[in-house]
Amino acid sequence: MKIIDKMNASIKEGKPFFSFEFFPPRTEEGVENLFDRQDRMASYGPTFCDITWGAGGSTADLTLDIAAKMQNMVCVETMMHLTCTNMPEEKLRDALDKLKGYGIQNVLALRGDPPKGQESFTVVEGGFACALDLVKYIRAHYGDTFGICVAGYPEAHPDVIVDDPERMKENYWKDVHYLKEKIDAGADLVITQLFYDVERYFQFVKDCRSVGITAPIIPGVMPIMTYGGFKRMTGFCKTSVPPRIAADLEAIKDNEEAVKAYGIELGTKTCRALLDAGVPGLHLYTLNLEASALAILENLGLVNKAQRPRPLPWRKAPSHKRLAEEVRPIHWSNRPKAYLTRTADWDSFPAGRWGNARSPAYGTLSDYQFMRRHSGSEKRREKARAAWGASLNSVADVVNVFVKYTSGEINVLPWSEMDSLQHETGKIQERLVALNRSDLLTINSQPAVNGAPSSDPHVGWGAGNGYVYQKAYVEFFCSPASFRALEARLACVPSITYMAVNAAGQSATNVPAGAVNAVTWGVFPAREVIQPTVVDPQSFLVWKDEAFALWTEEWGSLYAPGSRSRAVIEDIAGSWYLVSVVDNDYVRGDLFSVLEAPAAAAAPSANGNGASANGSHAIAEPERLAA
Ligand SMILES: Cc1cc2nc3c(=O)[nH]c(=O)nc-3n(C[C@H](O)[C@H](O)[C@H](O)COP(=O)(O)OP(=O)(O)OC[C@H]3O[C@@H](n4cnc5c(N)ncnc54)[C@H](O)[C@@H]3O)c2cc1C
Ligand SMILES: NC(=O)c1ccc[n+]([C@@H]2O[C@H](COP(=O)([O-])OP(=O)(O)OC[C@H]3O[C@@H](n4cnc5c(N)ncnc54)[C@H](O)[C@@H]3O)[C@@H](O)[C@H]2O)c1
Ligand SMILES: C[S@@+](CC[C@H](N)C(=O)[O-])C[C@H]1O[C@@H](n2cnc3c(N)ncnc32)[C@H](O)[C@@H]1O
Repeated sequence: MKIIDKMNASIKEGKPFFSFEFFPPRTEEGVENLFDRQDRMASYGPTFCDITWGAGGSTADLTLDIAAKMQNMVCVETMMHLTCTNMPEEKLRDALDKLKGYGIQNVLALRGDPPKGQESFTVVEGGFACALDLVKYIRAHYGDTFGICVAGYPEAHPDVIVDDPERMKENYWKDVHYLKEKIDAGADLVITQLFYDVERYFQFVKDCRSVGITAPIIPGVMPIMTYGGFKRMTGFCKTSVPPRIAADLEAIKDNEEAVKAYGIELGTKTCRALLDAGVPGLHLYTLNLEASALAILENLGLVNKAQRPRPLPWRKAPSHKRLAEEVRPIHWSNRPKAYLTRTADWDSFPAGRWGNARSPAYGTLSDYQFMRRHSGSEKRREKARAAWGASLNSVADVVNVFVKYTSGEINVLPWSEMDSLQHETGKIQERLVALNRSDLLTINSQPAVNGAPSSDPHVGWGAGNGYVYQKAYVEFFCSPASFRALEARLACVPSITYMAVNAAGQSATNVPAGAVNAVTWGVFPAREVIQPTVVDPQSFLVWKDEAFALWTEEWGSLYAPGSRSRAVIEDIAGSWYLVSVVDNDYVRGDLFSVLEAPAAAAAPSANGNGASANGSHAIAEPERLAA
């Protein structure tokens, strides 16, 4: 969606909006960390996030790549900065074509600064001397495809700031008129350069309105995080600093924590003054850091750490193609990026009912980009080794890792892209720890919920004044012996349905072929029931290859080939079962007590192919879709 349309919707609702700016990190590790940070920050519901374009196109490929992932993996409406100096037309066209292909509809059109080390920029053959040229170009060649934002300078652009008050006044008004030209050429939104004198911003908006600029002028706010950074930035942007702020900072400049706290306090005061004056939203220069920006928004009551907006239990990608998507299988709940990657080529997405979009249409496992989340860079490998053990002697060491994860002692596990367990898990955390202690190694779960308000801070989602429901769910790995014992117990509880499969594909289930089970649903005023999460036998068979591969690709690969540690992992991956269990009685069921019962309770011998004597059968192979 275009940002201007989202903003107008917020304005109509009378709800102030906010957005976050990021820049491309300089190291691979930094890029990985940026996605994690964006993931967390996106959960607070920014209207959009933007990514800068290195001066003179110096980060072009990386910026494009990050923008694509922000839009389609982090699932946040994305705006990419694009500068036009030092950029031949074909490079600009290539960038804009790529954006279109990624489903990104928003560009911040800029002239740009000269690349580092150069005094001035080069006007390339064919034009592009200023942002106005780029705005015209985008509108001429791409029509309405993009929403276009441009930069505005409350104190005038630093290039034209001079000491002579008369000439300064003239330059300032030239800048204001020039901004009007950018809007007249087709830009629909302005974001301002940072400022610390709020009155300057108000005057600028007034002046812009006086020349007929009607587009929203969103204040760009940079929280002060370090004294050095503040001095540098206000120096080269020629930002005026009110004497009171300069004096306050001077007094605490050697105390990093005090500067940060002051930055939050000042940022809060500034933003409050802006909102009180009727500014519709705030744009935050985050400098790729989350604490100060979030603290300011929390002080303003615009975000609430305990209650983040959740239109659905999973975050929907804002791209056109996926707009109809309303249902996902639960198996990838903790690996949404892997799910998005594996379904990136789907033309249609399940909506309402779990439709026809099924395996084997899932993308293959060959894209290991998101597989290598914990074992990609050396730093991540070190972090993973620290959490999962520098070496493993036996299954007991592996069990211990799962116990630590579910009790919150460590926060990484191969089967999760998230940094921690979700709120809802708190309700069943002790039970999960107990399951793991008894060698059922859990990787996914949800508690039963029988009509919690949709505003519930832990399990709520969807529109207001609704009710949400969930069937208890647990997914885990267990040894063949444990599975045999368990299967007998599960068979005694009519409300339970389960599926189990090992890496070789031997399977057992009591679910009728093709039966899809809605395990999460919500009831809202004046709407059909929404059922966003399902257990689907065919998707489960696709997921199992990924789930087993994660043992070896993410965990086993941390250890030397032939080592004892690797053998422990490979043995588990090669022989254990992946089991998915639903208690369909979300009113009175007690799934955990069934699972926790002592293994010796009842264990009829099972035959070698996983099917047991109690009437279960193999999971039907995925339907082949017509090519
Ligand atoms: C929100 C924001 C984000 C930014 N992001 C980036 C980024 O990602 N990458 C990056 O390299 N830089 C970025 N910049 C910096 C920006 O590129 C520089 O400030 C650059 O020097 C000017 O770009 P501009 O688009 O504002 O320029 P322009 O709008 O082209 O204006 C530059 C100056 O030239 C004057 N001017 C230009 N053409 C005319 C004309 N035809 N008639 C009269 N006056 C004219 C303007 O009045 C102004 O003083 C950003 C700036 C802002 C405010
Ligand atoms: N508001 C701005 O004017 C602005 C914003 C972003 C980037 N830029 C410029 O874009 C170019 C590339 O930037 P980058 O993000 O790749 O790396 P960078 O290391 O130059 O900047 C990192 C971050 O610092 C902030 N920043 C940098 N220069 C700024 C400026 N003049 N005003 C306000 N904030 C600024 C931005 O948040 C930026 O993303 C640089 O020339 C930078 O100065 C300007
Ligand atoms: C996204 S949710 C489940 C689906 C969600 N309730 C829905 O309706 O779509 C996945 C849950 O698995 C939990 N989880 C993550 N890792 C786990 C693990 N190793 N064992 C058990 N639960 C885990 C998370 O905390 C999270 O609550």
